Formats: sequence, structure tokens, C-alpha cells
Amino acid sequence: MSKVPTTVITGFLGAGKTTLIRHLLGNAGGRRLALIINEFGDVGVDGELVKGCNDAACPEDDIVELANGCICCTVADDFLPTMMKLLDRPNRPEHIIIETSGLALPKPLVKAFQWPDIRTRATVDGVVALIDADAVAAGRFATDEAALAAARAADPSLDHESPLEELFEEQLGCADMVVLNKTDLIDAEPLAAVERQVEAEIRPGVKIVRAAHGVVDIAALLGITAAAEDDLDSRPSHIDGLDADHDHDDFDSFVVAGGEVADLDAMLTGMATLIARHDVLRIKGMVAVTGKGSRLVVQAVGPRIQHFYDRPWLPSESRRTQLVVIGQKGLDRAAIEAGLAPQLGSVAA
Ligand SMILES: Nc1nc2c(ncn2[C@@H]2O[C@H](COP(=O)(O)OP(=O)(O)OP(=O)(O)O)[C@@H](O)[C@H]2O)c(=O)[nH]1
Repeated sequence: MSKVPTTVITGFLGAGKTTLIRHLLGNAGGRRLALIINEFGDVGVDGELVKGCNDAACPEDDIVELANGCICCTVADDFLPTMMKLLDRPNRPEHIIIETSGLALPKPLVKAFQWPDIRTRATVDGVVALIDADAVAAGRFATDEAALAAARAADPSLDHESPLEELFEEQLGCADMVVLNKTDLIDAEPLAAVERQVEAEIRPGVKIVRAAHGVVDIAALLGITAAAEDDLDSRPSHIDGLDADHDHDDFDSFVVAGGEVADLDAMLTGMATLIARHDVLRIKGMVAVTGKGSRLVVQAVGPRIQHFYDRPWLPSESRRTQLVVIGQKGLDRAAIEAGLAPQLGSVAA
């Protein structure tokens, strides 16, 4: 039996992974795909956004959500049983796509493909790293040397660079292809500088593709044939030699929940203030807006907030608001909850 090719899509919070996958589903060209979607936060938002996108290419049964933690930490408990189930199906998918959480390290996941039960039946066709060109240009992933020096003065045992820079290097170092996304948001010169920054982190020969809204040629994306699991030694990682032991203590996540929002503008304005004040990295979720029959999707990546109505609320669903908030360790949860609370009504009994 041939091995099922699997593509691992990695990239920091909000880089555009789900957007790219939606494009992929819309242009699957008759391929039958399965998706494994991993999220750091407790509430799965991405799965909701891709369900119903193209049921011929990927019916809902073939979309598996692994929320509440990074897939790299739960390989044995979550990922392997999920893969086995997909591979055991009488009608195996033709290609499996894995969207890792924005904080996940791709290498431990690729390593899982060396497990005997998986190795004979699936292969990593490629690791695709998405880069938010706008965020890189804004210096999101550069270490603030002054802040690092101050932190080291306070704690001499501190030996690593900023957690964001470390993830940037980790995800790029494992990539077989890089998608430089959000090119619509920056000019040619800073974009070229971002590309040079990316080139410094990737292995020789890895291709960089520029994109807006995840629009990438599907044939190139799903036909890399890298067999990455056979080539792990060439992929540098900060956790090499540490027996794959790592955690995500540098980041915090929580869910703010409530009922209907009567004044959407006030909520969005309040959210923008909170994001700036508390350096929130990511907010995403669904909002029930008073008087609207459809649910509102809210997506904030750093200071940029987008929102759109995606589909009507189903009769079986309760009209409520749930927002996942992610930031670096020490995020002031109480202040953020208190800041959003006045805009969120209580959940109907
Ligand atoms: N302007 C612009 N916005 C984009 C582009 N790609 C994605 N976005 C927006 O960026 C936000 C985050 O996109 P997602 O696809 O959810 O990002 P993600 O990497 O899946 O996010 P996480 O799963 O939370 O890590 C959404 O509001 C998208 O519409 C792009 O190329 N240009």
C-alpha cells in the first residue's frame, strides 16, 4: 500500500494558516483531503471556519480538531491515535493536511512519522511555514536587545532569546517551503528585507513563495515529496539533544465568554485598546451580535482586527460570544476580561 502524503502547515499565530487551507479546499482539484487542525486555545475556532468550505474535497467527518494545547506536546496522546484512525478508514484520504497551532514546534511532529505504525503508511510530503510579512516587518520576531539585557541582568540564568524569535527560527528551520504571506500589507522594500531575514533562517534550497491571502499554487504546495521524517538531522532545532522535552510556558491563553453584543463598534474599539495596552498577540472567536441572524467571526492579529459574518446561527446553537485571547506569559487576564465584560451580555439560560 502506498504511503499517504501529509503536509504540515506551520507558522506563527495569525500568519494565515487557516486562510491558506480554505484556499486549498476551494482548489483541491478533485483530491480527497483530510484535515487535522490543532489549536493552542481551549476553543476550536479554525475547524469551525473550514467546515462546510468544500465538502466534496473534505467532508466534516474528515476534519479532526485537536484543541487545547500544542500538537508537538501531545503527539502520543492525541496525534498518533488521530492519524491511525484516518489511516485505518476503508476510504483513506489521498492527502492529509495538518495545521499546527501557531505556537507549535514542527520538528517533534515530523519525528512522530518515524513511529513504526505511521512510518509504513504515511510520509511527510513537506513542512510549509507561513510567515506574516507584515508582522516580521514590524519587528515582531526580533529580539529587543535592551529588554533582553535587562532581563538577563535580573536573572543571569536566562539564556534564550525572545520566545517569538525562537519560534520563528524553529518553524523556518524545519520548513521545506516558505510562504511569505500578507504581501498585500507591505511595500516592496520592507518585503525584500523580510525575505532576507527569512533566507537567513532556512535550509539551503528551500523555496520562498510570496502570497496574499494564502493564494498559492496547490500543485506546488502538495507535491514537495520531501519525506521530511527521513531527513530530520538537517533541520535545526533549539530542543535538539533535550530529548524533545519542551513546554510553552512563555505563552498564556484564556477564553472570554458572554452572551450577545449590543454595540459592536464599542466592543471592537475596546478590544483595540486592550490589545495595544497588554500587547495581546492574538484574539479570535465568534460573536453573537444583537439583531443579527449570522454569527460574526472576529480575528485580531496584533493591532489588526478583522470581522465578518460567516453563516447563520443554527437553531441548535446558543447565541453566545467566545473569544480566545493569546499573549506572552504574564498577560493580565483580569484586566482584559474586565475590559471586555461591559460589551458582552450574559448568556441566555
Ligand atoms: N491582509 C491580509 N490578511 C490576511 C492574509 N492572510 C490572512 N489574513 C488575515 O489574518 C487573520 C488570521 O488569519 P488565519 O488564517 O486565521 O491565521 P492562522 O495562522 O490560521 O491563525 P492561528 O491559527 O490563530 O495561528 C485573518 O483575519 C485573515 O483574514 C493576507 O495575506 N493579507
